[in-house]
Amino acid sequence: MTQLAKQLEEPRANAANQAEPALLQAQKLSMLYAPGKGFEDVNLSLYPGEVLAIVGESGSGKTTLLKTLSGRLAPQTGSISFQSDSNTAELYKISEAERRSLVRQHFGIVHQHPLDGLRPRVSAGGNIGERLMENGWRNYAEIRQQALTWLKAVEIDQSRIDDMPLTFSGGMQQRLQIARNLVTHPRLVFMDEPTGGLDVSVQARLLDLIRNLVTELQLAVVIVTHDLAVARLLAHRIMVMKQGQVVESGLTDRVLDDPSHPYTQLLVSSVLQQ
Ligand SMILES: Nc1ncnc2c1ncn2[C@@H]1O[C@H](COP(=O)(O)OP(=O)(O)OP(=O)(O)O)[C@@H](O)[C@H]1O
Repeated sequence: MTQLAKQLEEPRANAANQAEPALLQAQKLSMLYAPGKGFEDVNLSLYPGEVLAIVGESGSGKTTLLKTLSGRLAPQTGSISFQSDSNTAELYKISEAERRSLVRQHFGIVHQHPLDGLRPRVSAGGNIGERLMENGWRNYAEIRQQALTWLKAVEIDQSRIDDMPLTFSGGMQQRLQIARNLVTHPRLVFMDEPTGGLDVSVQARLLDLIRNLVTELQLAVVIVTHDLAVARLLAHRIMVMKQGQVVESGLTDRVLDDPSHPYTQLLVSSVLQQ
């Protein structure tokens, strides 16, 4: 049995806390570059500790939706509200400076290509520490200590703290990007194909790490993936997109074991045939 197959046999750990108010709520959200290119009429609620996977074929609008949900691309219509502490902020009604500050404080964004989310000319420790400084940390010794702690948490040898990310393997770069994002304890993390482009064994290790961190830190996550095995492993709920439309959504096991939309049935059966 492969490592990934073994992981798939283990239950997803943390349960979403739907007794609390939704962390993120999107209503009637649309952003189309051209007809069928982007996404249309998306509604979703994400609760603390919940992992939502957005799946669908290439070009179905997953990344565009993730960018909008994470405060980086204004929608043409609709609204997104984010609940932070006791405040609710409408993501695209506040000023750009307020939105940037909210994103910096409360969101993590993990890009598919790690170098898109890292500063290549800054050391590994600097990449982690920079996020703390952006959030007001000033004590160098404490920042370095946090960097060491997080290198260990993402299974990077602490002796690499002063090395540049370009000297790391792809898997290590991705783990460093995750550390840079989680060091500030965001409530919500957006991930775009975080295991894409990595070898299968590196993928399995990274998925295991992500799953453990999500559970330990009770993170809410929106993850874009075209890989149903990744969605099965990590997500409580799945949203299936086709040509910019959400064609089906629901609990992961229900959607994957008993898909109701023909497109989801096709996706699931094509994986089974591989
Ligand atoms: N900046 C842009 N300007 C114009 N069209 C765009 C832009 N970004 C994306 N698109 C188009 O919008 C559609 C949706 O793209 P998007 O990247 O959201 O899809 P995706 O589901 O994430 O695909 P993939 O899995 O290949 O990354 C595609 O047809 C894409 O070519």
